[in-house]
Amino acid sequence: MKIFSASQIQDADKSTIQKQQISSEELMERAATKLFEWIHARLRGTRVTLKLFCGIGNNGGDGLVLARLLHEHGYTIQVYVVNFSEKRSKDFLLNLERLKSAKLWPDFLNNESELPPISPDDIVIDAIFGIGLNRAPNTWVGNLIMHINNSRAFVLSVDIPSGLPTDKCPWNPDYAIRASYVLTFQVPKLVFFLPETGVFVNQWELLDIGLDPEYLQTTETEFELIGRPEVLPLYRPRLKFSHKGNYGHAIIVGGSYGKIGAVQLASDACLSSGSGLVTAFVPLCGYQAIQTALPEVMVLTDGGEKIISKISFPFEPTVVGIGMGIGVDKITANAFGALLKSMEKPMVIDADGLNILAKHPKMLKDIPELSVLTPHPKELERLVGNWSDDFEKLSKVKAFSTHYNVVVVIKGAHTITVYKDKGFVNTTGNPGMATAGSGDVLTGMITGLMAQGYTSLHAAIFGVYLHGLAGDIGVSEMGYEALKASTIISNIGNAFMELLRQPEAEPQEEN
Ligand SMILES: NC(=O)C1=CN([C@@H]2O[C@H](COP(=O)(O)OP(=O)(O)OC[C@H]3O[C@@H](n4cnc5c(N)ncnc54)[C@H](OP(=O)(O)O)[C@@H]3O)[C@@H](O)[C@H]2O)[C@H](O)CC1
Ligand SMILES: [K+]
Repeated sequence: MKIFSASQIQDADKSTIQKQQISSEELMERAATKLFEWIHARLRGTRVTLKLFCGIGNNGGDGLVLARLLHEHGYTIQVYVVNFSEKRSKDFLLNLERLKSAKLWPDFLNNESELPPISPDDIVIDAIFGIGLNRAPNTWVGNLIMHINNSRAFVLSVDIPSGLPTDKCPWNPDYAIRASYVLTFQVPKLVFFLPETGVFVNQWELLDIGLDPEYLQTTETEFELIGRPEVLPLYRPRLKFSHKGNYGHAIIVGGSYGKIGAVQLASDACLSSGSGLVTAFVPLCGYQAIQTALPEVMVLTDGGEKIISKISFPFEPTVVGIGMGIGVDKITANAFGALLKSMEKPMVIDADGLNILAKHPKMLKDIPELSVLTPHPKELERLVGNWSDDFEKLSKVKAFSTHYNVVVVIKGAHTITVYKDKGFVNTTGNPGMATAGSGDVLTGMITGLMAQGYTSLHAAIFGVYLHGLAGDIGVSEMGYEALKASTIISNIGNAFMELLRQPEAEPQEEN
């Protein structure tokens, strides 16, 4: 699903009004009716007080229409107009008049007003600012936002939490609503998924308001949300008359004394993701451990006892995944650098492989094109330098990806795969996966997919999604804390099956 910027949504708005020959006021009515239906389906007339805080633009206008509909259906409501500007929108004014005609008199709040009482039992509807926010809220509006955040009431934000801009980090994080739930119109917003801004959104849901489908389909976006519908077409089915040679031979290179488990996890994940053959390349000390733990995996050893000192293969692998547990010793770094120079096919580089690159930036130019790099935030910082906020981080990664022609997987709650100017935001995964070895499993999975012929970008997007799904299945069986990297591996098969599961048929009515 595409993630549109604020200005693109405004264009979609205009295109809808023009093509569907409706007025902006009708579009507002449509949007607010969707809000109302969502709320009414859940509250079903429950006796609870809804306090609607409405700005003076179209987000506030949505709030006013919602207030009228709630009132017409017998809900107890209190409407506050947050009078932050004289420039009231046309549709706000129209709906203010309609509210008054329905004998509903909002309280007008300004910089001299006392903060209105909000009980933890109230439901707050936050319609102060929408996607039109373009500067920091001033102090009294900020204080009102903090008051709502401190109220412990359930806060339902219309379109986007007020004070949170659509395409950047908030100027003042205290002046942004921390929404319990966001009902957002038509398309998800990027800020819902970034570590710094996602904290303002506990849960979100899309409301389809029928924006111009042609505009939405034909407009290119910088970011895409990756769910099942996006991943399913990437799947490469296995053929009946195929054999293991059709699915590639991957080599997993890594490990050092005390860190052989990382290679074991990656190799296991690589095989479980469908690679035809997997060979682990480890220092001598890792030979027995891997041979014992993974009978299906072949093992090649380096001359070094405890660390990798020279990397060479007696055959040409389909793909190499490298870096987990490998350490950053100078000898290993030299071996790694020599391998980079000799490789032409895309590789997968993780963990200490990335740390070696950060320590020896001259090696960056030798990374084979279309390789996949899988840094966690600290490794990423070592690689691209620090950033002032999540948006700067994204633009630095895009520049890095473009410059070296590599795919970068920014690991996090919503892992983002970046290739050149485009980012793919993952939707699976959970906090239980923040555990030792989880990254080694991901590297193994991406390598395993590339071995089978998935392109680097597809392997990264698909692998990240599947890894998260395997973790979600694991958590559903054992909870967050007990989830281990090996649990993720044992659920890779279930994740494939869940992905490929046919949607359940509608129950047939009996005659
Ligand atoms: N296509 C859709 O999805 C639809 C969305 N709708 C709703 O409309 C809002 C967007 O409404 P808009 O009027 O463009 O903007 P806001 O309501 O967010 O803000 C109103 C104006 O406030 C000014 N502004 C911005 N930041 C500040 C600030 N910090 N302090 C004071 N004033 C501020 C700004 O105007 P300026 O000219 O002063 O810059 C804003 O324009 C969307 O979120 C939906 O809720 C439609 O109802 C249906 C279609
Ligand atoms: K809002």
